[in-house]
Amino acid sequence: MGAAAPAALTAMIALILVGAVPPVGAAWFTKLLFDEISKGPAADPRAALGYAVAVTVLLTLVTITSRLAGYFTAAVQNAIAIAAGVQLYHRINTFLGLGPFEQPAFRDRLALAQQAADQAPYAVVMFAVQLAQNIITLGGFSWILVSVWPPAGLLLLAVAVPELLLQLRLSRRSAQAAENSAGLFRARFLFQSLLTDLRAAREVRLYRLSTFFHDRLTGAMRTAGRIELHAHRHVAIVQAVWALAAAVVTLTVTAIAVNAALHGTLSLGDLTVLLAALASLQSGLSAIAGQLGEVGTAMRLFRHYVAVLSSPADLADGLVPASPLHTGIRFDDVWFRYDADGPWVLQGVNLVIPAGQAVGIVGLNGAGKSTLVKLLCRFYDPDRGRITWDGVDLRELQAATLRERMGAVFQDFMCYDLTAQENVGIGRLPHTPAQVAHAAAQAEIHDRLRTLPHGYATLLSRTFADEDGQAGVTLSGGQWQRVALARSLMRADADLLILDEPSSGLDAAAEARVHASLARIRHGRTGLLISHRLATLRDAQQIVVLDAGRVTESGTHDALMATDGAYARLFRLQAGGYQLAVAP
Ligand SMILES: Nc1ncnc2c1ncn2[C@@H]1O[C@H](COP(=O)(O)OP(=O)(O)OP(=O)(O)O)[C@@H](O)[C@H]1O
Repeated sequence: MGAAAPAALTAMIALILVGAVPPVGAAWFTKLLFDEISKGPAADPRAALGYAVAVTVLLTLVTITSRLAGYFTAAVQNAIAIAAGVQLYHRINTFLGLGPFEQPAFRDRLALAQQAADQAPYAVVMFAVQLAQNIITLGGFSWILVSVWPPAGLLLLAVAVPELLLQLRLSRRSAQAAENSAGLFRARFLFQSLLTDLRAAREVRLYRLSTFFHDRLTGAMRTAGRIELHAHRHVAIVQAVWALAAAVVTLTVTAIAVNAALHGTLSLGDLTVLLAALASLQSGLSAIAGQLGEVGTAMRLFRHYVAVLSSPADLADGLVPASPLHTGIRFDDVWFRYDADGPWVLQGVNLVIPAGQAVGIVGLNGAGKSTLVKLLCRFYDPDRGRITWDGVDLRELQAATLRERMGAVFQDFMCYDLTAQENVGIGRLPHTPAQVAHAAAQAEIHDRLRTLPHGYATLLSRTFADEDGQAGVTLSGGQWQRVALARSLMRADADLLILDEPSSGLDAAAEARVHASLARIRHGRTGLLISHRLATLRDAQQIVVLDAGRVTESGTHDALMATDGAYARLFRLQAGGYQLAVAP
């Protein structure tokens, strides 16, 4: 909670407590007013006027305090919701690896936790407000009611207690409905984003997918709606039946009170205050019961929030800070699969990446190249075997310090809806404009970014507006790739540079220049390069061929060509293709 939250909480409580007294006072002065008026000609006009003024002042006070309390209640809810969100996203950020993000059950739980973080603070605060306010008001009215006709209190309790218990039961149903439709809600957001996302818009239009996705969207919404409505219907029916029971109590008390007034046992004022007390008690109790139902649902969903916050670490962080790479990285008989019952993606990989050398990885689609990189970044741990950094198992190293020593361009790199400066600069925070310009120049994108409408301050987005209200600019695929490369080069002092298909989108001339530049940058640094364009790996000190998760060949380009294995065949195929392409 922010610094202002305790003050808002104090103001809220004070206003609620202060605001709870006037309704009882107003009812009491109304009784006095009616009693005075019913005296007929003997009535004291000054006293009657005084009572009327008191009623008006007290009711005005109720309005003013409730408006101010409304503001402070919103401030408190806001502060709690932000604090809950901060905790949740902090926990999400502390997952070291990618595993939790790939588990549908966890994603459902996360969606429910997000929902709870938004709703629970509201429900809990409102419940506390209702309870605090009504305890005073209802206490006052109960006292009036019981003092006028004691059995009324017992009758009210007979209705109120089961109603509260019932609401708690119903809240379980509502929470279950939310849990059952969590996956559908996520599907709904998926299809909503597919129908509105700029990147998806091309295929959606070309393949005329709008109806297809629209049907999926409405299908998910209808099914989720049915589940929720079913729970609501149940709640509504039970509540309606209960309202009937409450009405019987009200009618009984009213009839008895009216009868007593007709026989002169109750004054007109007594009757007025009794009816007002009855109405207030009923609406107050029903409000508390309603809020109890909501708070019950919210608290049940809040279990998911607590579960996310207290969920065990996906990967245990190591204690040893990663030191600069001196000898190299080793994969020792590394076995890995994404799911316990899934196929092995890496099957006994042995690999050495000596410090200061460049190792190229080659292999067909799905051979496991990117998986190898993800394990090296410690996004997952091997199921068997180990990966070492200067002889120390990655699991023993502090993941943050290990990752600080790496710069990487992933195959599916990110295009952030941020400025050009930020898109490059977030590779190292904080940074100076000069560092950004230098990295961009190395990735051959400086001139393009410099000459954008607002230079490096230009927003690289077509879906958000910049400070002038103008839509930003977007780059071509190859230019984005260079931005991602520049981002990785922000870590100029990184020990290890991982480049997973860094130039697949570049034109031939740019690719040659970027690789020459990369060779310069890499000079003396350790590099892991993955590319389907074998010519770009030619200068690597070692090239490793991966086939279905196994290293099948390794050596220099020349050695592999001499062996005349899979690499040589693939290389000749590609070289032949280029020769054909350039043949007159
Ligand atoms: N997050 C994941 N969850 C489950 N399976 C995955 C995941 N990522 C990759 N795989 C599977 O692991 C295998 C290897 O994928 P990987 O991305 O490592 O291949 P690759 O050699 O980089 O391929 P490409 O040349 O197409 O980029 C594939 O069969 C793929 O389906």
